[in-house]
Amino acid sequence: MSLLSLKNVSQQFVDNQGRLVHALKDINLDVNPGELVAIIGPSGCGKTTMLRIISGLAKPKTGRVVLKDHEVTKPGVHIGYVFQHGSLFPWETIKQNIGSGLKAVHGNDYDRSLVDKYLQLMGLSRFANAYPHQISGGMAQRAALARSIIMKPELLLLDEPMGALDAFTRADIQGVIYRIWHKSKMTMILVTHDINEAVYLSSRIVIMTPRPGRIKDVIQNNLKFPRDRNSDAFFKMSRQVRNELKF
Ligand SMILES: Nc1ncnc2c1ncn2[C@@H]1O[C@H](COP(=O)(O)OP(=O)(O)OP(=O)(O)O)[C@@H](O)[C@H]1O
Repeated sequence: MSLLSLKNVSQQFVDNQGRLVHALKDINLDVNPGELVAIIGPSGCGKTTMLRIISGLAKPKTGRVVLKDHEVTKPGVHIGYVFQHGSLFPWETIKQNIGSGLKAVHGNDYDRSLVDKYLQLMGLSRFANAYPHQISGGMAQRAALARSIIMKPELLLLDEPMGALDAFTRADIQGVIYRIWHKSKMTMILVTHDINEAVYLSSRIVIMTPRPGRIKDVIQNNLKFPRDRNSDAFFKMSRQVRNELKF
């Protein structure tokens, strides 16, 4: 049985010239427990709109989102969300940022040893007392991931978490995501513009097209883990995705 279902989800906006924008049209998608689904498509095809609806941050114009038999109507601890720029609280240290979700749920008595464990897991122990502006973009994304994962959400939404990083840091964070996913089997949805990233991390790749935002195809990605970016099979899968995206 699927963990998450999107049933006939559509979303519309009115742009600043008064025109109707069909950001999403008739989206149907099932995500199974333990899957890492990548969503890829050109700018404006509705990827972020879809994640916002899945998370409960936005309501669809029509259709519904069901997580484990419950309709999602508002944000909650079952669904984690990591944004492109991490969105750490600038006034909190890295340690406080990572513990902020625990504190919100459990109050001041939250388990600080758990925070230490995640600091260690992410290689951030040395920066526990630093503030977000004092660490690199890659470290900030590690902290943002830790802040979400520590809550053990049923579903983790990743909205281009590597989009603002250089190629080396990007590959490093992809490795972090792979290891977390592989170890925890947490269900994840990753929005990305990057074919290589989608092929490296995902078990399925959802191809989207814009105006209106629709699912064009869903590609099963059965390459063996850990994946070798230089293998013929990796190139072949990347080519298939590129052909579907027509660029
Ligand atoms: N609040 C809003 N008001 C008006 N139009 C919006 C709003 N949010 C999104 N849109 C429009 O809906 C469409 C889909 O936007 P969305 O941000 O979901 O696309 P995207 O695929 O995530 O794009 P990108 O890859 O550039 O982040 C775009 O045409 C966008 O301009």
